[in-house]
Amino acid sequence: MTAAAAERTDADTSTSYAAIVIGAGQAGPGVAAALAAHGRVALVEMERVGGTCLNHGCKPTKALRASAVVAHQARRAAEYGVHTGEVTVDFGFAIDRVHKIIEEEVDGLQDYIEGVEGLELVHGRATLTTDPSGAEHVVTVDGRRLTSSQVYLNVGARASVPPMPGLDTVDVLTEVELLNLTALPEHLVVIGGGYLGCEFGQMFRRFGSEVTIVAGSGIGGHEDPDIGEILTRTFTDEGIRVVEQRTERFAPADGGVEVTLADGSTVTGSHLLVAVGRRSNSDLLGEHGIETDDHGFFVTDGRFQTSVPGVWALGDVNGRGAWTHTSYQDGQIMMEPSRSVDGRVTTYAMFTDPPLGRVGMNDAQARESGRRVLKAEVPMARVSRARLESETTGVMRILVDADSEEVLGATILGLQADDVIQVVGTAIQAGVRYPVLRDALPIHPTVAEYIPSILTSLQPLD
Ligand SMILES: Cc1cc2nc3c(=O)[nH]c(=O)nc-3n(C[C@H](O)[C@H](O)[C@H](O)COP(=O)(O)OP(=O)(O)OC[C@H]3O[C@@H](n4cnc5c(N)ncnc54)[C@H](O)[C@@H]3O)c2cc1C
Ligand SMILES: NC(=O)c1ccc[n+]([C@@H]2O[C@H](COP(=O)([O-])OP(=O)(O)OC[C@H]3O[C@@H](n4cnc5c(N)ncnc54)[C@H](O)[C@@H]3O)[C@@H](O)[C@H]2O)c1
Repeated sequence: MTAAAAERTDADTSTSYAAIVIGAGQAGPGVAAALAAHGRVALVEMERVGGTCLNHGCKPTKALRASAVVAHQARRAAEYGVHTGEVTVDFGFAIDRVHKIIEEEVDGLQDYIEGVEGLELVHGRATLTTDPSGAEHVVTVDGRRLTSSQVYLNVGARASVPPMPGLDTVDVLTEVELLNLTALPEHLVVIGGGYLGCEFGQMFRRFGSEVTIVAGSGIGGHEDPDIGEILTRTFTDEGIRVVEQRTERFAPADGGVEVTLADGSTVTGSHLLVAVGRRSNSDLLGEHGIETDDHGFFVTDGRFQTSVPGVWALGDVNGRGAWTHTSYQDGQIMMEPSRSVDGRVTTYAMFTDPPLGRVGMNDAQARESGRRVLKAEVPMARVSRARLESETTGVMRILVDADSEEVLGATILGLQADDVIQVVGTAIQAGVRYPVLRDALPIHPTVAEYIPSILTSLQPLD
């Protein structure tokens, strides 16, 4: 085909839309559906709808975690006077269960999107050429040319596999490949002691794999040091080997991999999971001409406006959150002109067992804030509900401002912490002062009843 003919074909297939949304992740579908009420909208997705969360993130991992928790509880059954016999895990069955749940959810989302009037789902990888004036941005998908004055980017992030010596000589798993295994790894070596490393490491150990976690900055390195220590002890008690070292190099070994660590020692395993953070997908859009930070995340204002008029960035790719709930909420804020993301109080959980729930400041951040901070805490071993359920690992901790009475943050590691933390998160978001929380009537016996209860014993943060 001559260049002129190719140009004519492009022009023939050019379609103008009221808005184009790139990425059917956590914000994209809702935003696209809302916009479709006002004009024709294209939603471009290069993989399956539902993005990371649905296809290889939160949902499959939490479905798989359910099997790991049951296996663990079954092994502990005798502690509760329940006798089960030998506990074995059928990993193939567990992973099939996960895939079945996910297939249903993907189909449900796809049906929903296809049922929205005025919304066209376009399959393929989009590249974007922005118009600095904002008049006509061009999105190209498989040779098709889509144009609009409004483009919403919900393109997310992917596993970062930084160049490390020898890594290209071995088989590397990210969460995508790990969730597609059909047989249990004999020895899973996990690089990274963050959310992914901890959640997967504990699960696979409970399924029966030997597991080594190589945690460069320790387990849960971003949290208060005692949280990392409790989790490390929990993992070690379950038979996981935790090595607080950075990796030096990788090499093939016995059909698996040998990892040499900074101190010269080696770890050899059958499978290697690299879980050392995520990188922005902004590069997949080509030469888009939009300002990004040093890590490729789009720079936005509180209404998600990028440096180019008529282009907005939502979800992980704007660097304002790295969770499904932050991305989903970005979409909600986008569709309500009076709202802004500035001042959002980020709440999150790490779904280890026991889980970690976090909101606002931790001890180190509170010290750095220069405020006069009061702290209250209780070990889970003193929380009656935890004692009744023999789930006494962990701690509950709340920080408040002694002068303004603001609630500054909370760290809860323990039974149901992923839910209980939201009591504090909601209070902070609502601007509730701590005496109001302290005087609330709690339900007994629950874990959350200790939120009012510990607030009666605040002490200066040392
Ligand atoms: C293993 C794992 C477990 C996790 N667990 C949790 C959890 O328990 N709770 C939690 O809140 N978060 C969790 N997360 C994080 C969560 O999955 C992400 O924060 C969330 O999915 C981000 O949503 P998003 O909408 O920004 O992007 P995504 O969900 O990643 O969606 C982006 C979409 O854009 C598409 N796309 C990208 N580029 C293009 C292009 N050029 N053209 C067309 N389409 C494109 C992608 O295919 C994708 O579908 C987890 C992540 C992982 C990896
Ligand atoms: N429960 C959840 O919400 C959940 C669960 C899983 C993932 N996620 C999302 O996925 C993102 C990525 O998670 P992650 O665990 O990959 O990243 P992370 O940033 O949480 O942890 C990566 C860890 O790897 C360590 N590391 C880096 N290079 C290393 C090396 N060469 N040797 C040894 N250790 C090394 C770092 O010190 C760090 O502790 C998170 O930011 C989160 O948004 C969320």
